[in-house]
Amino acid sequence: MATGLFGELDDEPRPPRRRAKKPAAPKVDAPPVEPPKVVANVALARPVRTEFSYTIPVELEGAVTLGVRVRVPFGRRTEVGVVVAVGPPSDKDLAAAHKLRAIERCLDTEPVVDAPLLDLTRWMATQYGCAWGEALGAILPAPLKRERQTKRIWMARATEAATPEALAELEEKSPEQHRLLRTLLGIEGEIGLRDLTNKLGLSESPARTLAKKGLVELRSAAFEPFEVGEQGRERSTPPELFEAQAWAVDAISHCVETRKHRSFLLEGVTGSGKTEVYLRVIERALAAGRSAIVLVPEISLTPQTVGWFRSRFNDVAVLHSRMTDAQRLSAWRRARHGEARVIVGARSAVFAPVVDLGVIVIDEEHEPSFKQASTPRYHARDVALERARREGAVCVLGSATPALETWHAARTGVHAHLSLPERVGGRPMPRVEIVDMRTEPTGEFGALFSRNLRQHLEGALQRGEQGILFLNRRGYAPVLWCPGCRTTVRCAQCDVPMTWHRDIDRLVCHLCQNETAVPRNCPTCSAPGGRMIGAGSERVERTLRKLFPSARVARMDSDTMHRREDYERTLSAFGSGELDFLVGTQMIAKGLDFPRVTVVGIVSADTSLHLPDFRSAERTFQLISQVAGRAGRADLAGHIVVQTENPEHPAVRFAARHDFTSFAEAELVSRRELGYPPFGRILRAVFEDEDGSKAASVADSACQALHAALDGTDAVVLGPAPAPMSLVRGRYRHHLLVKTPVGSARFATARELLLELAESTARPRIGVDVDPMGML
Ligand SMILES: Nc1ncnc2c1ncn2[C@@H]1O[C@H](COP(=O)(O)OP(=O)(O)OP(=O)(O)O)[C@@H](O)[C@H]1O
Ligand SMILES: [Zn+2]
Ligand SMILES: [Zn+2]
Repeated sequence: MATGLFGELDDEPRPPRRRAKKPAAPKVDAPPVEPPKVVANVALARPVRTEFSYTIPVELEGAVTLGVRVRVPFGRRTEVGVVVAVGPPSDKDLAAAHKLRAIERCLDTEPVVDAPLLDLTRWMATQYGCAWGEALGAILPAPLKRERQTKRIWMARATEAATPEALAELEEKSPEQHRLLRTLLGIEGEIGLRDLTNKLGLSESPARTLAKKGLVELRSAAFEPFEVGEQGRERSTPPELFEAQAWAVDAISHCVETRKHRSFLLEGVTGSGKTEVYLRVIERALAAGRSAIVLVPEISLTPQTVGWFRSRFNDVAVLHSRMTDAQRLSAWRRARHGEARVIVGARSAVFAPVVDLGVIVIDEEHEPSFKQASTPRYHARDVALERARREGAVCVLGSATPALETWHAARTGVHAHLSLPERVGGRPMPRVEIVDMRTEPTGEFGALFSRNLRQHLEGALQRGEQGILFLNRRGYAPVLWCPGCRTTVRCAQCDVPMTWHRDIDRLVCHLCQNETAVPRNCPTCSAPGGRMIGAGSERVERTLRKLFPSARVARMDSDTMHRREDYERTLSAFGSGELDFLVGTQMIAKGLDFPRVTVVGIVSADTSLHLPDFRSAERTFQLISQVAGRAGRADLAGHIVVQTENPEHPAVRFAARHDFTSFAEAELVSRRELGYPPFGRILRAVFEDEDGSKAASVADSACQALHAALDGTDAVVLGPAPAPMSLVRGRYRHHLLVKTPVGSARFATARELLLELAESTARPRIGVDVDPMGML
């Protein structure tokens, strides 16, 4: 059976699961009589930046074409890869002609990747420093990559035998089973097993064991019971456009209709009607016979969002990470055959193989989640711009708070700059009040709820309006601190304090999801009297319930929202007025459009302000603006209360005034001084190993090599240093940065040096991130 990322479709009958007999010795193919006239270059999903040459047996001539998947021998095994070139052998091939091996099988009758997408993946491989096969791996739907095509998914639920006693018994013996079962007990009904284990950072084996013990029931289901955007199918009549909208729609559609490649920044304050602009542009693209891709952050891929598209267009396909393989494959095929002309999805939908791409829209283009955190570490915005350029399409980047890279590009003419400066219907932007928490009396509720915030919440409750409370941190208290030895309780595997989750009364590590019981005495000095310091969403919820016992409150964070249904149910309850207040993490920061929300409290604006990342001010500005944008969207005026200990910080001050331009201008001045994006480019390498000194010493020699290659040039090497997250899951992490001006040839020099080092080093593991979005 073939292995490797590209696997094979198993629509074909599969042999019984028995290990094939190993050949006695590695088989060397007999040398061909004469050198081949034609060879195929095959990209394999291995972390080596090279493709492999194979001869094409007579019976496969004609079948082996660009973009088809083939099975090839590799070492002692076989692998599945994609044919990326067919042509005369290179000199290198000829020199080793007797060693060339033949393609074993061709898996497709038509290419799975067409020529433009093939080219795009090659561009990605160069741009982000990965193997071509790895880039191809990012664009093919999972079923085309996996060895086995899982058409069914497992649903899990706790059985009646899962009593509190049974749970308690697991606590000591098997923490993983305990964690899984406890979570299941907190879920009404069943949940997709893969979603759950992914979230808890577990393999499937604890679930299997629990099933054997009869504590968990696993049921194989054909489809996930819930499909995004099934609601909202009824047609809606489009509203009359406002002038600024109409202007934007015309400018963009004109390019789509005349097949002129162009990119646009659509900068529009929250509630200014950007979505309506996208819808009209897509309508005109469809009328011109072209297709559209809309990218939204995964978290905003809600039925409400998808519904807007489904209510206007017939042929919408949705792509998101929680679909079953079969659903993804079907959406992908519908796109490829021109049956779906509008694709709405998260990051990877940028690769949807639509017919005649006319426009790619990226909503909330500033969102960091558009950058993939694992290989290939691509940024969907950059890929979208590149793809649009190659395919003669238009790219629309929409945001109320554009990434500074995007905004700067628009200012310098790279993107056309369109703006929607006002809310729909001339509604005022909500009033933002900054509360200095350092001067707020700390009473019973003071540390979390200022007097001002309490008043507004009270008012809203009395008037039958609604409120949203945001805190970008889950759990009850982020730190358990011992006054005796002045230490905090930290995860054994990671260098971070553990968070107290009061609902389950356990300490949880937010990096590795490990949990422990809350120690009675300090693990370091054995003194009693540890203090729970700080606040997370759980604490906000509990305090809010104490403050307003009559209020109907729900909390939305990843601890309470296990399934998409949970999320949908809570949002729809909020929408229909069954709830007064919603407390949540970034899960509630985006896209929610509820007319009765008149108060929004940002419990602490400081959580992202002091992260060791040059983008921390930008992130804070974005978060405040996004959350603030949830209020006063209809006829009722909105109040925003921003609580902070840094009231003078520019990100806070400018966000309070809804003044993105001034913020961006000020921030760009410092970015220019420091040579950070958009004026400079950054390369980051992370060295990870269980042996900290090994990670440190290789990081050190990498730095020396970089200095040797770059000293006296315009490139700056920073580090090595322990990464801000210096220990994760038992691996020590060191990092270094290279900074060059945009356009410097040294960027490629440094990238190449680091990639070669990464390829030739087994330990430590070296991850090279081009244009990183995170510095932790
Ligand atoms: N031309 C219009 N006439 C009347 N209502 C409109 C018009 N355009 C948009 N709206 C309505 O205004 C509200 C806000 O629009 P929309 O959600 O598109 O704003 P947005 O800029 O995408 O906001 P956000 O960035 O906060 O998500 C929506 O309820 C939408 O239906
Ligand atoms: Zn102590
Ligand atoms: Zn941990």
